[in-house]
Amino acid sequence: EKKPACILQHPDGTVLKQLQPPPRGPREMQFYSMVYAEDCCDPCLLDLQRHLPKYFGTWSSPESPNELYLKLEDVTRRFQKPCIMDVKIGQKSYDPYASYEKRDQQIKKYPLMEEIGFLVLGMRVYKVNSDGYDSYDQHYGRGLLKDTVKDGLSKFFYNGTSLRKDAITASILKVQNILRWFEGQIQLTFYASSLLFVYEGLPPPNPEGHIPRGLPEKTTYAACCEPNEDVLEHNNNVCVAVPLDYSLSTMYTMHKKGCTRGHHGNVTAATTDPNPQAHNSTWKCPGLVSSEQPNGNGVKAQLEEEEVGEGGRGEPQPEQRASEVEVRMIDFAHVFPSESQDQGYIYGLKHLLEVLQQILHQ
Ligand SMILES: Nc1ncnc2c1ncn2[C@@H]1O[C@H](COP(=O)(O)OP(=O)(O)OP(=O)(O)O)[C@@H](O)[C@H]1O
Ligand SMILES: O=P(O)(O)O[C@@H]1[C@H](O)[C@H](O)[C@@H](OP(=O)(O)O)[C@H](OP(=O)(O)O)[C@H]1O
Repeated sequence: EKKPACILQHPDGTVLKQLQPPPRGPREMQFYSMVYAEDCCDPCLLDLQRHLPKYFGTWSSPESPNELYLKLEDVTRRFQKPCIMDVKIGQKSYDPYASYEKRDQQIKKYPLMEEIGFLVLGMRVYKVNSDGYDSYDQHYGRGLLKDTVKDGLSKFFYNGTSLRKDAITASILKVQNILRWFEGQIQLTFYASSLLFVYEGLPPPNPEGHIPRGLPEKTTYAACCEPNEDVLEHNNNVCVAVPLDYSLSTMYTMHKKGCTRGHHGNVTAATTDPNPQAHNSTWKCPGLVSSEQPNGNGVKAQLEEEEVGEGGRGEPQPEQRASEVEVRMIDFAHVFPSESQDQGYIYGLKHLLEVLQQILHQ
């Protein structure tokens, strides 16, 4: 049985995702290596990069050099009060190589996957009045039916006072871009992969520039996590990572199933196979097999500041609003080469877009 992956937060603005046991972990690593290969010149894959977290190669700690992690951009990093939703996309959450038992397990988990095309795995919603979060786990998502999925999903955009139509509009724009990518490619198929939605829960400052009373101006977390090239380039083996606060699906299982933090915040994790082997599926992109070193220096990339539309105080311009939301594809343990459009994923995206439009116009 699959053990939960540990997602750890590194102070340099990245997260570390522990490689899952084969074939899942190596397959996900292969996927990221292919999309971010330095010599990759496939426009389709280059275009895909903007819908994924940035990838900084693999990482391992000096104490456990065989335990590999994927070093990824922390998509929640630039937000002060991140509202986060993880939605599994597609009509099938098992891949074509799944055993009968596995298919059965997945279908039983959410029989409506085929009809609805997506499943809410978790949500974390900031409430302005209480300055706290409401959390919804995967059982909440599995309880959503055809006629309740709209209301179920709309809770992600309700801050206790108002419906965040700005965040819905921005999310729609981003999902449309992802849909366009899928409609233009026939080389990859995604099963059990997710979209991670993030928007800023903190209300914008009023025109005078005052943050509403009772709310912090900036968390210390954000202040200590400015991009640090030094850490990225030279100091990869100093792991002061901590479990990701915002991980929707892994936190409780981590405690349950034995991912532990050692002293000085160093991380030891119990679930990685020491000898990950690549799944024998063949990929089309040349230069796929990565030349990464397990110390995280294999892929050099810069943490760039995204535009956050904060050029001035007050309301951002409409075109800036889309940049205030993140919608990224994550979780690639079941990505396979293909020769046709990914109809299951496209179906899910289109239905998700329909539901978002309905929430916006209700
Ligand atoms: N790049 C990222 N930035 C921020 N948060 C992330 C990132 N990747 C993953 N997470 C958080 O970690 C959670 C789990 O990630 P992911 O789905 O990749 O791991 P997993 O163990 O395969 O999960 P699952 O048990 O759902 O299959 C996500 O729901 C999200 O909250
Ligand atoms: O969330 P739960 O209830 O723990 O259920 C797990 C969840 O559906 C995972 O997505 C799945 O892994 P994949 O997405 O990789 O298939 C895993 O399959 P597994 O039991 O085969 O590990 C399930 O156990």
